[in-house]
Amino acid sequence: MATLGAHKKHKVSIVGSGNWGTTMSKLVAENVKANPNLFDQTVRMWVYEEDVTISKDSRHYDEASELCKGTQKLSHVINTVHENIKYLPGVTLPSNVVADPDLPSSVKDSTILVFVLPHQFIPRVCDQLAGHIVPFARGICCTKGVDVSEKGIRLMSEAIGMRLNIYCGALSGANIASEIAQEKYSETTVAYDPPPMDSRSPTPKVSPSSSQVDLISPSRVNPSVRSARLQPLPSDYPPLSQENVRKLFHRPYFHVRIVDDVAGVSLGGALKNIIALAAGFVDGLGWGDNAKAAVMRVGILEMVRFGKAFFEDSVKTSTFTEESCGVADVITSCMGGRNFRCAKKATETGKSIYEIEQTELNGQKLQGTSTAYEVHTFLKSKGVEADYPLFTAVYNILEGNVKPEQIPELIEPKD
Ligand SMILES: NC(=O)C1=CN([C@@H]2O[C@H](COP(=O)(O)OP(=O)(O)OC[C@H]3O[C@@H](n4cnc5c(N)ncnc54)[C@H](O)[C@@H]3O)[C@@H](O)[C@H]2O)C=CC1
Ligand SMILES: O=C(CO)COP(=O)(O)O
Repeated sequence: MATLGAHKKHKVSIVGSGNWGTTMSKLVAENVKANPNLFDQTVRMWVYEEDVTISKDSRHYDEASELCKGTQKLSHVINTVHENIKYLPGVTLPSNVVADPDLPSSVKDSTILVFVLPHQFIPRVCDQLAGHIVPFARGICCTKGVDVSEKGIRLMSEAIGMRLNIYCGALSGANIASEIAQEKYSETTVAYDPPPMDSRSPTPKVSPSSSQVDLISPSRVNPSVRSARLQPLPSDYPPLSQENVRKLFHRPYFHVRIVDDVAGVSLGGALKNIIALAAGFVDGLGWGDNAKAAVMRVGILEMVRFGKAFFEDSVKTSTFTEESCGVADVITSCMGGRNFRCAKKATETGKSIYEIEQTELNGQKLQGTSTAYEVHTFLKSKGVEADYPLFTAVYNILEGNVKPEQIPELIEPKD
């Protein structure tokens, strides 16, 4: 895509600094270096500040260093040793990743906002961001979850888009963060269907009411932003075409496929976390791979049914079956994801999964547990829990209403 006339560069901020957030900062920082004509060379990463201690067995421990005396702020440690010692230990970050604990400052002047927070924190953080972002910024949501309220269900990309009045795409795939941080080959799916004005091809549609605002085409985007009035990207920035967005994420070890289906990509990432819990429950019983495959099969069918039932205008079945964000993410998550591992351990030990999350994850957060509740609340409001027996079984196991041993009878089709 031509960048003629563009002399400004896109500044990128990563909103989040957990296991995936820090990994995302690393790969995006590598890519801005590789594309200096498109992107500003500094990537700011918002850190939810907390105190950490550098332990004596850390490679950064130095008795003489002030950094190793008592507790320190995580953001300070990241900027000093270029490692997120709490959420991504052992991985060196490029020096152009700058940790910033101040939310407004971390997004100042950024035209690209990459959201990588646990989904429960997205609404509050977006509300705090409102008024502090560049009005023509664009978002990419890497968070896996859904936002359920009395108004219904929203994708996280929609929740971000609506709260900040920006276009927000989604990135999701079979992406265990620690593998990608170690530069082991993975692939991912980016759903980015930009407003025509961003690609500068075809001719942008300008709302008759204001020459400053682009009313984006209804068929091209996820429902939340169908009627949104977006600020156009000024012409002195390089276009935010699919090609340029791909350049922000694609690495030799992280292969990106770009699609238009924001709803399919977002739902795949959210719903697979419920399936991974079910896989962990049956594995924790010692039932083996056939049992795991059975719950994965039923879960994938429920994922597709859910997308078709509630996002029928936008979701494509092929996104679930052909892209990394669908079946492939179910597989990897059911083999080694945190939801799977914690559900397995909870079943094995008889402890609650919340206790396991606290004791095993060192501050990392499960997304499947709250997603199971949110999806259940939504299905119940529609009176269709029975059509989603696996999702409903996971909710009932978490609630203590049924036991993992009952999964086979619960997911057996009832004629
Ligand atoms: N870790 C992984 O392998 C992958 C994670 N994801 C998704 O990325 C999203 C973020 O996950 P991770 O980066 O892994 O995070 P994480 O689970 O490793 O870490 C939790 C993060 O939440 C922050 N936090 C705690 N309390 C907070 C608060 N009140 N407000 C704001 N932030 C707070 C912590 O500082 C930490 O950065 C999730 O939706 C997850 O499903 C997606 C693909 C892979
Ligand atoms: O989304 C993931 C892999 O694609 C990570 O899943 P967990 O959050 O269960 O670790």
